[in-house]
Amino acid sequence: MAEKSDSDTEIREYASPPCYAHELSPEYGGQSEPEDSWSCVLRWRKVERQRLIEERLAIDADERKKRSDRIASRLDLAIGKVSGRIVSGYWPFRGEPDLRNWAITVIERGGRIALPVVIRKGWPLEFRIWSPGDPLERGVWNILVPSRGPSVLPDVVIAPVVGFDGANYRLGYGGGFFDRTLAAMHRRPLAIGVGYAGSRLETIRPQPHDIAMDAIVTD
Ligand SMILES: Nc1nc2c(c(=O)[nH]1)N(C=O)[C@@H](CNc1ccc(C(=O)N[C@@H](CCC(=O)O)C(=O)O)cc1)CN2
Ligand SMILES: Nc1ncnc2c1ncn2[C@@H]1O[C@H](COP(=O)(O)OP(=O)(O)OP(=O)(O)O)[C@@H](O)[C@H]1O
Repeated sequence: MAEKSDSDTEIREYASPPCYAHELSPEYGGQSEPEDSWSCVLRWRKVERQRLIEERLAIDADERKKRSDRIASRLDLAIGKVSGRIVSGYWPFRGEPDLRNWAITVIERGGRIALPVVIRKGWPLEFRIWSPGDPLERGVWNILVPSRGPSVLPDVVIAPVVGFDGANYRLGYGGGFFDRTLAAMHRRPLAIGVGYAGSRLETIRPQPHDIAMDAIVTD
């Protein structure tokens, strides 16, 4: 279900400060950067992303399926009725929860599924309707996307997270796609982040461009 916080979840985050600028040799002569400057946050996010992705890639296939199924049932509670609604899902990669079977149940219940398409780096995502059997092609970063199909505005956007925090902020792969897309949508969809409970961080160090999810659903 929608979790504002999950006190049972152990937060395994490095205790070291988020910025490594202070580790530069003193002869470097540069000004030391405040720990919340964007360049410090960027560096910290990069390290955290790598750690979190490696951690979830280590989950074996059986366990990943169990966890994905738990996320799927909790998603139903968070979303409610799907009939007549367009739900944007995703084609999983790099150890993301696999919600494709759940997506098929959305269609069986009278909803429609869309998938995000990267049109161009630095641009908002486009969403295209997809049903099982529709042709997919490899898009940017080799992600499978519907080859054709109308561009739509989803009612619900499910955004896979690399990391998340108790304020429902999401850390993604660093492209800024979901933030840009939500910022550009004239009608805000219900935005739900999904991921593993172990991907929780104390804070993602939110920046002005980061848009909090309405809920984060985990296993
Ligand atoms: N399954 C799935 N599909 C999705 C997303 C997602 O998070 N999951 N996206 C959600 O946005 C979009 C794709 N976003 C992506 C953003 C960055 C990278 C990536 O590999 N970036 C490079 C360099 C990043 C940088 O410029 O710093 C890398 O990690 O090597 C991949 C996908 C649309 N489709
Ligand atoms: N609304 C926006 N307008 C312009 N640039 C943006 C916007 N939102 C995010 N960005 C830029 O995108 C870059 C990546 O942002 P961030 O680290 O938050 O990505 P992310 O949320 O992890 O990635 P993603 O959403 O693709 O999974 C940043 O440089 C940020 O300034």
